[in-house]
Amino acid sequence: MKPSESGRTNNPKTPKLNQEEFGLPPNIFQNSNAATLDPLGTINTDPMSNLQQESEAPITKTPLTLNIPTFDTINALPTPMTYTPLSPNLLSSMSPTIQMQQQPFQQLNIKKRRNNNNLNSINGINTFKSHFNEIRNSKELDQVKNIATSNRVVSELIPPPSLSPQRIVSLPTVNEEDTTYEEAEKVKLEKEENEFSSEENILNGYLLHDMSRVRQWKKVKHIGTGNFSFVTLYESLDEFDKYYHQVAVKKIKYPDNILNTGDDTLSRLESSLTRELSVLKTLDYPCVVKLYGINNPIFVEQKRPLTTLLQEGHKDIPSCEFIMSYCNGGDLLKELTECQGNVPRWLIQRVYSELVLAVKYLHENLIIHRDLKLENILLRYTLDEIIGMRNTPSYYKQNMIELGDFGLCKKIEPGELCTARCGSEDYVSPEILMGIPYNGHLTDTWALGVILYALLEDRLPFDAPPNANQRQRSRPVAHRIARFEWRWSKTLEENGLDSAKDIVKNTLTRKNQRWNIQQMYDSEYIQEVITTLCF
Ligand SMILES: Nc1ncnc2c1ncn2[C@@H]1O[C@H](COP(=O)(O)OP(=O)(O)OP(=O)(O)O)[C@@H](O)[C@H]1O
Repeated sequence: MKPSESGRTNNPKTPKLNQEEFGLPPNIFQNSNAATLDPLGTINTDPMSNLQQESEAPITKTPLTLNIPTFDTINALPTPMTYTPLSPNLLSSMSPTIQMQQQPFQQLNIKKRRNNNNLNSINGINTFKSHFNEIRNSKELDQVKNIATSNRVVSELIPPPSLSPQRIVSLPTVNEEDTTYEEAEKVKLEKEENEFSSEENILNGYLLHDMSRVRQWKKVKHIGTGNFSFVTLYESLDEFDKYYHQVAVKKIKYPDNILNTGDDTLSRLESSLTRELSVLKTLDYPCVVKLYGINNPIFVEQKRPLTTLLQEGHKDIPSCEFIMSYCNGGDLLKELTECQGNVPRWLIQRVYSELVLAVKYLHENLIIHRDLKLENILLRYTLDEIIGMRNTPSYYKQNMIELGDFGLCKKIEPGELCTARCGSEDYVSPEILMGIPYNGHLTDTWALGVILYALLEDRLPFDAPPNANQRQRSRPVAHRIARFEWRWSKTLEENGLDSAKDIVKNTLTRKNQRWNIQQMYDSEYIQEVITTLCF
């Protein structure tokens, strides 16, 4: 569930995100002598030159009046970025270099990653603790403890020699405060589960192609939590219902007191909900999650379902539950973490090729996803199961992934540029960070570059490099993104990765040089796989 773009024009509190409002004063591009490293290792003495080239129009104004809506009671909207401008006086009193540093990066308050209880406990804390247990040397212990209590996470952790293998890629960012954090997470999870158990375990729902008949599913288990939803596995009570036997039900989280907030929260919730549903309804592709049905037909039949229900005299907002295809293997981030990043190269290539197919399908249908990340790549089977299937006919005859979470997607017109600043911090492109109108196709391919880098390197490209010192580590990710500051580390010397690296090189780059999805599809790395598939 993400905020509405469509509702913006009607809604004074929703941000008017345009080039001018996000523009930087021209002088912030001057007078900086700091050197930067581009992806190929070339020294660039003007750290803002990349940013400058990202901008398409002259920049004249400091953003002072932007008013971003807040969604106080839940984590945030969308996966999310919010904008908190500095005081204009304070900003103008700063030197150009400082202004450059302040603008726009420090104005962004981006929630790092969703607060997924399962992931946090599985990947963040537990993995961390097991590594702790392996440490014998007290000096090493201190070193790790220091890092553990700092804000940034394990993906940056330089393991002491006794720790092996190296930490995996994109572990969720948590303030790792040892047991206190873990306990808090446990309590939270229990609270969420109580919320479920206090309700009926039976879901009444309707399939999109047959809204006249109510069907029933029984709750089996909780399978995921996002910022905006709880996802649960249900099984059909109709024994003949083979196709819809197992379904993933995504229940939208509503902010507390949504009816009493007195602002536009309800209408934003409503428009984002209907936008997500309206796109999902149109999707029909093997590598994309399917919307089978809904718990209440009003959500797919009405343009303003919540408002309608309230007007009809309903005191509460009824829950909204999407009935969707179920992916038994969970999300790719979880799987990667569980296997400590030891994924065979051929499997990475397969999964990634399907992801490219999914995004190609979307882009051809003028849909941009805007939240491509490891957590949203759902696996139909566990990685072990897929490995077991290799060399059997079913390996080639069916898709292994489904792309999920269309909460930030948008149906666009040809050539349309977007302005809503949204996405997940690690995957967001420089032009979104800059707040200039962006081509959603190219911001999607940027995120695809981040994903492939992460799959190959077991770390995210814009995290501090493995050998970074404390100062480098404290620099915001956004700085590194804006400077295209990434490089190969683990795979630097590895042979046979040229075609994969080609994709990363051509996607984690300036937008006017960046590959679009067709170029990615045509690349050797992708063609090698898709020519073998027959689904
Ligand atoms: N169809 C599915 N099959 C299996 N697991 C799923 C499915 N859909 C979602 N999940 C699990 O639930 C998690 C949350 O789902 P989703 O990303 O759709 O929610 P969200 O609230 O929009 O999340 P975000 O905070 O990323 O915006 C996923 O990362 C995944 O682990």
